[in-house]
Amino acid sequence: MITGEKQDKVFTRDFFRKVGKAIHDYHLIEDGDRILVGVSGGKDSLALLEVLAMRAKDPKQNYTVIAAHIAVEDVAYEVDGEYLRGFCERLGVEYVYRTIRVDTTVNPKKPACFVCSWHRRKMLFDIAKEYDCKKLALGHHRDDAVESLLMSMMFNGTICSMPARLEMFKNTFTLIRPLIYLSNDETSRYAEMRQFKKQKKHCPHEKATNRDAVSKLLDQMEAISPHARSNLFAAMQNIREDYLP
Ligand SMILES: Nc1ncnc2c1ncn2[C@@H]1O[C@H](COP(=O)(O)OP(=O)(O)OP(=O)(O)O)[C@@H](O)[C@H]1O
Repeated sequence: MITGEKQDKVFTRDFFRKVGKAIHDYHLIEDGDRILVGVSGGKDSLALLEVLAMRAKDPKQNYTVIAAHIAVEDVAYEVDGEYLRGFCERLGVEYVYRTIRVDTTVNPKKPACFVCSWHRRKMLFDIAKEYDCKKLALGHHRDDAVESLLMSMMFNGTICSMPARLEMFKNTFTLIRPLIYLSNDETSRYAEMRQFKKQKKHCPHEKATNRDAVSKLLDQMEAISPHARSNLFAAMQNIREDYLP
C-alpha cells in the first residue's frame, strides 16, 4: 500500500519536475542569472519562491534568487510581511519589502485593480533594477494562462495569453513564469502540504471580477469535458493556422 508520505514525495517530485521542464522548454534560467521573485504572500508565489530557491541550492545550478513583496497602503493583509521575511530567511533568500501608495482616483476610467496591479509591477521592475536582476519571476500558473486566453478571446476578440517567457524593454529584461505547467489544484496541494500560512487580503476594491466569472465558466466546461483546462492550454501550442479563417 502506498502511504500518504510516499504520495506526498511522489507529488513533490512531480511538482519540481514540471517547474524544471518549463525552465528547460522555455530557457527561463541561464547561468549567472539574478532573479527577482514577486511574492504576494499567496500560495502560488510562495510555492514559486520555494521551488526556485531549493533548486538554486543544487551545486549544478548557478543562479541567485531574491524575493520582493510590495505592500499597498490601505490594503490590509491578515498576515504581515514578517511571515514572508521568516519564510525567506529559512530559504536563505534575501527579502525586499516595499510599501506603495496607490491613488485609484487619478484615472477613474481605469478599474482600481488594474491601476494597483500596474503600480505593484512598476515597483517590482524598479527593485529588479536596484538589485541588478535582469529577470522577474511571477507565480502565474497554467490555469491563470487559460483564464487569460478565454478573457482575451471573449472580451477583446484576440487570441493571446501569458507567455512563460517575455522579453521586455528592448530585450534588456525578461519576465518569466516557471509555474506555467502547473494547475491551480497542484499549487493548492503543494501549499497545503508545505503548510503555507494563508494570507487574506482585505481589499476595499475587491469584488467579483471577469476572471472569477471565467474561472467558473471553466469549471462548467470541465463538467462537460474533464480535461478542458489542460486541453485549452495545449491548444495554445497546437495552432492549425491553415484551418483558421
Ligand atoms: N504585492 C505583491 N508583491 C510582490 N509580488 C506580487 C504582489 N502581488 C502579486 N505579485 C506577483 O504577481 C503574480 C500574480 O499576481 P496575482 O495577484 O494574480 O496573484 P495572487 O493571487 O495575489 O497570489 P499568488 O499568485 O502568489 O497566489 C504573483 O504570483 C506574484 O508573483
